[in-house]
Amino acid sequence: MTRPPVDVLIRRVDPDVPLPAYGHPGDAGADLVTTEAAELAPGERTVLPTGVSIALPDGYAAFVHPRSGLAARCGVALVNAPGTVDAGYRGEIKVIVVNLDPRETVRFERFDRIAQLVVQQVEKVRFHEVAELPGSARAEGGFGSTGGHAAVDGVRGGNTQGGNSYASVVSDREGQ
Ligand SMILES: O=c1ccn([C@H]2C[C@H](O)[C@@H](COP(=O)(O)OP(=O)(O)OP(=O)(O)O)O2)c(=O)[nH]1
Ligand SMILES: [Mg+2]
Repeated sequence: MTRPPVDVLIRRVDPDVPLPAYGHPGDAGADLVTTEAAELAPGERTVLPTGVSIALPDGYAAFVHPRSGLAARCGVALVNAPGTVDAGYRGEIKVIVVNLDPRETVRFERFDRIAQLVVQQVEKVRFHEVAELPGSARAEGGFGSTGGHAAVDGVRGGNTQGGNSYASVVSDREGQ
């Protein structure tokens, strides 16, 4: 069953900007464009304006996600991915892009699609402080406690034990 779309008020900060649009009917993200051209050297980041501001219904948030094509082709990432747009935010939506390609400069033209906006319902919680939390199967295990992550040798990882700084993935594979 298809649910009806949620109505979101939108204002053009730039009168010529195309409104965020879904590429296909079932897409989760509506593409956002930059209203400013920009050039990013390798490693450089900048904040790009999208030319729109929105008013989300209470209980919703919008998340600024990267576009996979830009990431795969050009190494463009969002520094704060996913960026969080609060329901009460009325300012222009901005996108914090970084060029992670080690060699190539990336150029954005005005109205290039640079990110996608995913609108979601979000829960508001009340925090209840306790001295002890209830037990669970995972308990305090995290950060790779289940093993078998990166499938490459010699890739720098977070394991700095034993004097090296390489991901210790070999031991994960030995038992397989
Ligand atoms: O990618 C993003 C992330 C955030 N915002 C806007 C909307 C959001 O509601 C506001 C604040 O974002 P956030 O809470 O992530 O930043 P902060 O550093 O905590 O700022 P603040 O102190 O204003 O909450 O900035 C964007 O336009 N783009
Ligand atoms: Mg904040």
